[in-house]
Amino acid sequence: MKIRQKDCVCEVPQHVAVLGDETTSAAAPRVESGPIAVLPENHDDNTIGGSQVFRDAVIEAGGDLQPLGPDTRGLVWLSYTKSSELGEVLAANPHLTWVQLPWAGVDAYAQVLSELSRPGLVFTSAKGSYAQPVAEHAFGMIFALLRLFPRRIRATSWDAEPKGISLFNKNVVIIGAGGIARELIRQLEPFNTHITVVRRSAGQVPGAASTVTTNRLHKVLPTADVVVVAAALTGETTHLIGAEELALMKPTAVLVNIARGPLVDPDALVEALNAEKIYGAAMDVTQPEPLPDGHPLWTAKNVLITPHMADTPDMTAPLLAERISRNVAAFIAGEQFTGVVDTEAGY
Ligand SMILES: NC(=O)C1=CN([C@@H]2O[C@H](COP(=O)(O)OP(=O)(O)OC[C@H]3O[C@@H](n4cnc5c(N)ncnc54)[C@H](O)[C@@H]3O)[C@@H](O)[C@H]2O)C=CC1
Ligand SMILES: O=C(O)C(=O)CO
Repeated sequence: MKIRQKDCVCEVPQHVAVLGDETTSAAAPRVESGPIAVLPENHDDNTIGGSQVFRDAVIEAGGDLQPLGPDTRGLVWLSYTKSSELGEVLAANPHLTWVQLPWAGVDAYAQVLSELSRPGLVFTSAKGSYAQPVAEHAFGMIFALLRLFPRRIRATSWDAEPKGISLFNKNVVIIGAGGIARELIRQLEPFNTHITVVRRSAGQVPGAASTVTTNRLHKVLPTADVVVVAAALTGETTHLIGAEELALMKPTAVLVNIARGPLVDPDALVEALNAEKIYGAAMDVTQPEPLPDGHPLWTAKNVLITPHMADTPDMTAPLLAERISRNVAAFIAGEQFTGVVDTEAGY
């Protein structure tokens, strides 16, 4: 389907992603439509806007977009880092009714969201869009840790006493109930695992044996063989996994973080790994990020660190393109958006 409007031409894909119920908000508001600006057009850290797939599949913006015209109602914000610039654009354009953000996690824009959100302005993100590649990365990390791959990759001699743990039939605790968590549940299915989801709001997640709210985290951690952190970073989730939580985990349990670094207290993690309080940990995200050379986490026991590569730019470009094109179509048709950000909850 091709949709044309004064300032935009959009390809709307036939394929519709499977999304978690917190990703597609049934109560997503409708807003006043109008021309859409795509900004910033020439920033140097943007790999999405410059990619051909994005240009072909989503938007050809026409006209002079900056400064935004008084009719402009929609804004597709492509910069991952320039949140203060976004704040300036929003403050200067009180007529905007919809802003699409490029990331699944919106913690980088927390200040803008709390200070500049107002009735009639909807923010949408890429939440849920990157679920498939990120869950796949988490899946690989689980196996690597249980099979002690980080140790074997560094080894230079044969081990006469092979060790390792099978994932089959194990208890998996997933913190977060969004797109990534739901996709991971799907990918874990052949392994007959018993999955407990820990989430902020009540409600059973399909495929999980049980779903609990975050105040039950301490009850479920001692049961886990695998803990996967897949929740948004907010004031409530900062250092959700600290010394106390790591102490509650079994010495044979592994921890995987593919969400945001600050959900796990790095000092407590280094201590728990080196004291063998847990079996291993894999971090795709760290605090600080990038993790500096020489940081003690690099040399902790059975640790696997990947440089925020669960979804590479090549993987995210078509997925973001799809999210944007769906929301552009919804905006133009006055229909419900996908991935509406709850600005109070912070995700
Ligand atoms: N490593 C990477 O490359 C990537 C990391 N991410 C991170 O992963 C996070 C999750 O991504 P999606 O599932 O797509 O987002 P999502 O927005 O669909 O899910 C976020 C989930 O966080 C959970 N949550 C929020 N507050 C919580 C609390 N207090 N206790 C327990 N759970 C809580 C909610 O259950 C919610 O479903 C993102 O917010 C982002 O920070 C996302 C994509 C790629
Ligand atoms: O979309 C996000 O939140 C990411 O971290 C992408 O890597």
